[in-house]
Amino acid sequence: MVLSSDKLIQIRRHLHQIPELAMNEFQTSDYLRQVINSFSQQYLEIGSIPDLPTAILVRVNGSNPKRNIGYRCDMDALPVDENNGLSYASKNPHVMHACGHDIHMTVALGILNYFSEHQPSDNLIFFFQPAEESESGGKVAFDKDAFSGRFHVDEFYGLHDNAQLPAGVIGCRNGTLFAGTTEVNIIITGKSGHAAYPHLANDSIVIAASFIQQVQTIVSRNIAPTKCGVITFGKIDGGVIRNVIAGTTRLEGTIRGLTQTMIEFIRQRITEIASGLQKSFNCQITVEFNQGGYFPVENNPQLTKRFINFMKENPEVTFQETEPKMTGEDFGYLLNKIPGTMFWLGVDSPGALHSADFLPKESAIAKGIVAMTSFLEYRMNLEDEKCSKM
Ligand SMILES: CC(=O)N[C@@H](CCC[C@H](N)C(=O)O)C(=O)O
Repeated sequence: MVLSSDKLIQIRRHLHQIPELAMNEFQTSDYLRQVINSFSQQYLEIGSIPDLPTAILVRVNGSNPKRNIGYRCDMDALPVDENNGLSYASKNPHVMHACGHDIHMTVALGILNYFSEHQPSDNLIFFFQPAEESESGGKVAFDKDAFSGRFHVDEFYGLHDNAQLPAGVIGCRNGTLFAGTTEVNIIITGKSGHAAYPHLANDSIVIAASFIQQVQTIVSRNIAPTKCGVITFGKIDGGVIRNVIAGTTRLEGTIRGLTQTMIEFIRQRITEIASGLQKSFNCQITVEFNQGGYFPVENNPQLTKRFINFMKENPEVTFQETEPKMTGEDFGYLLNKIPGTMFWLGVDSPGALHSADFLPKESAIAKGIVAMTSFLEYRMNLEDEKCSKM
């Protein structure tokens, strides 16, 4: 049975109420399996990935397969307190689908549902991926050889919702769509002491203040104004009480660049600044970097040109060419290994992604499904060779 728009919205609202953090998407995964099991099983094979228990792979067997086409969606949510007053608000305290992965999953289910009823000519591989916001579920899956054998993927597609685009609009560009990111932790160890005797201590908060100031000059003074780089420290944790000098301060941040070279340059400058401060303040500074799978999302030129042309010419789709964004996505890792295209689905939200008032318009779901099912039908009818990576 093909799912109606109302049923899809009901599914999305259920997913919205059970958001879970990266690698803990157990309720979500159970519910997705329940929905997938309710589809016609004639062409479907459902698989799992060892040691990645919440991941789901579904193969739709094609009638005359020339290639295996992958479609990926992400499943995890964020530690955000929802503030939308919705009747279907999150039931999991302090966790919210504030990045729209509930929309992503519903669109994926809609496409899968369609092809469970209308056998595709190529094989389709659906990947319901845990852990996009952190812990790089896509990379973990790839490194565990998930996309081999029955679930081999020749080319991959995936979408992310976009709060600024009108609901249902498809956005894309050739080249880099999302930045690469790297998580960075700085641990500054000075010496604690009485607030009244600063000369006998080594204040890690003062060193942290200096570090933050200096690091902000990397983008403003070391990077050409025409190039893009971002350094944000979103968390700082130091000290215990007002009248004790803090012996240790920890900073947590994220670095972003549109190329891997830019990310590596920023990493190098952060390391140099930390090493300089270590000497000038006679303290210990540990710098930790973790890129995981958050490579820049680089769309394959050949596949993406075709994707964009199709979307521009399809009367059922409103298409908009977009600029690169400094948000990250671990689909970048999969596109670094397997050619493909990531694109935007407009959801026209008053609140930004990752905010407590993120409120995507549900009318985007049906439009996303129509755009992608019609693209896949068109793509499968092309006789060309498989596209190799680069
Ligand atoms: C779409 C989106 O918001 N993605 C996240 C990806 C997080 C990457 C990693 N945990 C980091 O913080 O560097 C984003 O924050 O852009």
